[in-house]
Amino acid sequence: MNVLEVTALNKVYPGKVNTQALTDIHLSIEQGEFVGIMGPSGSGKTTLLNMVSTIDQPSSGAVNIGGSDPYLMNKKELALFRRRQLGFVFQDFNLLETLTVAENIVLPLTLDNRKLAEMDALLHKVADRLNIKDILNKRTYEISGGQRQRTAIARAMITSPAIILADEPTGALDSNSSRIVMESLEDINRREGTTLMLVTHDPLAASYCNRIVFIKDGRLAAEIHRGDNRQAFFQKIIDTLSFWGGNSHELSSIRV
Ligand SMILES: Nc1ncnc2c1ncn2[C@@H]1O[C@H](COP(=O)(O)OP(=O)(O)OP(=O)(O)O)[C@@H](O)[C@H]1O
Repeated sequence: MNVLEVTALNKVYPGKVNTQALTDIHLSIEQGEFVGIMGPSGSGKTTLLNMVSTIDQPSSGAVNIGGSDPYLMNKKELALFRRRQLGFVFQDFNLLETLTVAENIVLPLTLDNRKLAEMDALLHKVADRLNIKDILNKRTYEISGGQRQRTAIARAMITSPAIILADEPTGALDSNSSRIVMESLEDINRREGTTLMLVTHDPLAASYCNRIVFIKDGRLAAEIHRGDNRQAFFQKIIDTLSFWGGNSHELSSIRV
């Protein structure tokens, strides 16, 4: 079953000179897939993520998530849809500093007026999965970047959304924390069947995905699949980036 279907999507940013950011994008993501979006700077990755996450509107074409078209919803329906069906993970975590780790994680459930006992059970389940049980009572400024991102992932998955959308989730992390965060995403994908779409510049982060879609000048340019061997996939990502453009030249000596 497809969780996400993007059909004939175009996005033009109007201005003195119009910018055609996306042209005729067709993309399907199946339930349980972990898909990476890569491409050179300015190729349209964030624009695509913004269309899927309903942050911005397509100029033409359709987006369907879990059988619904978010662009046909009114404001109230869309707010509910985003809270229940979409999970968000950002480069800069977007956690509230005045709240504890636990309070940040249950925030989407609090907004949905869920029962305390139910929230508590779900909190402990996701905290256990992301290995952050020991820091639940800490404030977000008392924990490391990697722990912050795992908190953000716990918050994104606590509603069991149709899809989690991650924008450069390792962009603010050192290589060790990046690895732990990507292993966490891989783990929730494998064990919980969570569907994930991730935009990244980082070939190492991308090597945890099952499939990578490359965008160039607003068009889909290539697609590669992981198979069993992550090291081999990493090399394939580097090769594809150097063919289609990207920052592979800086990263070819990185250890996987
Ligand atoms: N709000 C906007 N108004 C006008 N043009 C925009 C806007 N946002 C993006 N663009 C343009 O659309 C194109 C795609 O931009 P986008 O941010 O999607 O690329 P990207 O692949 O995410 O880049 P990066 O890797 O640098 O984040 C670029 O030419 C960019 O300048």
